[in-house]
Amino acid sequence: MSGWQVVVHRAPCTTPVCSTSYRPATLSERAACPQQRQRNLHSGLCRHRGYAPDLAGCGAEQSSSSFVARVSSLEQSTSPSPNVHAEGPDIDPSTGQAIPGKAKTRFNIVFVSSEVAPWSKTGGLGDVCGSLPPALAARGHRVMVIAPMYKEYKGTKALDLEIEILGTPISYYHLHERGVDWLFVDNPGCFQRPGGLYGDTAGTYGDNQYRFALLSQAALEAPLQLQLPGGRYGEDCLFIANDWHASMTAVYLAGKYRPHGVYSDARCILAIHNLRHQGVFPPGTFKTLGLPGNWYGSLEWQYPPHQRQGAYEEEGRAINTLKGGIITSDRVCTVSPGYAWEIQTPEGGWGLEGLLRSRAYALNGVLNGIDDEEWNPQSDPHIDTQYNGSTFSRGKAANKAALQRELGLPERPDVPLFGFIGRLDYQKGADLILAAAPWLLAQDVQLICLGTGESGLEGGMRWLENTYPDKARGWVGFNVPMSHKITAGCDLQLMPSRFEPCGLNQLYAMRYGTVPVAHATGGLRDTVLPFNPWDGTGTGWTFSPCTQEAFTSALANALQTFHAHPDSFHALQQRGLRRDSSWNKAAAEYEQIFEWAKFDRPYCS
Ligand SMILES: Nc1ncnc2c1ncn2[C@@H]1O[C@H](COP(=O)(O)OP(=O)(O)O[C@H]2O[C@H](CO)[C@@H](O)[C@H](O)[C@H]2O)[C@@H](O)[C@H]1O
Repeated sequence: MSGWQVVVHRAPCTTPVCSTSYRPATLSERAACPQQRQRNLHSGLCRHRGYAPDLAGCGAEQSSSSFVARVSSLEQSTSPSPNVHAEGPDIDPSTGQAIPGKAKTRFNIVFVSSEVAPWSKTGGLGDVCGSLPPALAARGHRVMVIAPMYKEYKGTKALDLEIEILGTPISYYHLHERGVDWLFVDNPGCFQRPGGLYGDTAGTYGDNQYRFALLSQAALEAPLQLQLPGGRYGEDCLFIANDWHASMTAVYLAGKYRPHGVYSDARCILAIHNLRHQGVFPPGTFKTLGLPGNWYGSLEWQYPPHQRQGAYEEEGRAINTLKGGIITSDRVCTVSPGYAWEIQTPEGGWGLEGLLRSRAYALNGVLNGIDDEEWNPQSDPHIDTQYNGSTFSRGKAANKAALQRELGLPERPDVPLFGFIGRLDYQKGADLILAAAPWLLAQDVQLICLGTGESGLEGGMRWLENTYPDKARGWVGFNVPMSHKITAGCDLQLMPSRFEPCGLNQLYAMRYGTVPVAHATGGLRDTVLPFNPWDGTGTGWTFSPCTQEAFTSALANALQTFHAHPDSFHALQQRGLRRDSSWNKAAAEYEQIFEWAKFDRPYCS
């Protein structure tokens, strides 16, 4: 592959000079250093490679005469950088230890995502980008989230800046809430459309590659250019680029900014929520991305003959946006340890397993948490009766009855009520539920499905409801209040996903005392502990392999326990309810990854 350069990963420097506390050297310090002038090698781990002892704290100095003209405004800035390192870490002076719940080292973090709840959401990506940033902010980091402005969002304020990116003007809208700077990139032609986020009834939008390249570059300009209430974020940032839509953030950082000495101290972490979607486009589209020509190789992807499905691939050649993110980001992380392992195998790698294996040393899996405010049975405004551990039985029964009533099912407390919420596609295994329906609904059970997606499976939902009118409902659509009601009202939650990077619905279900029945894959295997009747452990039923027989067998076990061992079933519910799914643990793990990312030299420069 030509046109891109990979800096070979090196083990951390262990010389004594590096063992004291260091901060990144400022640009003026670097310019003043004779070694820098001679060798321009200033991006390493010890003092003479761009680090300086952290005596005075890292502050204002963000000036250099070597910047490209486009960011000259940054050079001239005399106001102190808002870099939160200046405040120092939250250390308890009496113990010398980090204060619990607070970060040891604080970072300027910039999330880049195509969706962010509650403003835009088609699935779990929106949930995570709407809830992890506030958790990190609460730990002391300065956090910005950048997403497209798909429509006008109430409460946001237009910032006084319009810049041109990829030949089109963009502007930013801002809102500071829950400790986070939420920024929305506006370009009416690109993002504000009558259809959905990624497409409409005619299919996916033809210019999605351009739309999200625009988002990625707008994200890189934001810390440099936006004067926010706390000041500019400046160059010392950690970008978290989520999925293929934001992968160009890593490519632009390496190909357009670092070569000019901009963002030398910044790092980019690629967060993979779903490897199946890679952002694949025809090779000819490269010229619309505004990258130097010799960077074509960073995005080029050659499909082997048996994988050439896209009509646009000329002899199997394509641009693969996610691949570009994998090879240019400083680290890669995904949303569960199980999935981090699976994506390195031919079964779970969707063709990228070799590349991911080559970056195994920089690849981590961190289990998602959940938004404790939105998904809390004690305060959920969508459900009929709020409840907690001690009012569980009464609350659960009331929500079950309300759900049955609302959907016109017989109001029976004794019947096991199964639920399913999710995209109707290959991943989520809704077809397995439809195939199991004749057996399952021959028992005395009720089933409620909520989902939208492939038209064949949407038809299957209608078939389900028409065939079993007194036992099943198949709601085709995206309805957040109904998803809460199903989570609170059902006894059991079905998750026969063929693969599942993490999965949020099982976490929500357990939080509401609803017992998951899940395929043991990815994050489902990491979070749903199989029920063991002998020692009274576990939080649900898991099955493997992902076959009709294994799924049916797990359902039979669940039914048997529900009917014959109500105490065991109740204990299962309680264990799920007590499981800690908050973001705090995950946030601390992310911080470790941030530290590793900052400690290493940029991977690609
Ligand atoms: N019809 C409908 N109506 C209302 N709400 C609906 C809905 N269909 C889905 N939802 C909601 O959308 C979210 C889906 O979460 P998942 O974890 O299943 O995510 P998804 O597969 O999209 O995301 C990817 O990213 C997430 C986040 O990292 C990973 O957990 C996951 O494994 C990976 O595939 C949940 O909040 C769910 O309630």
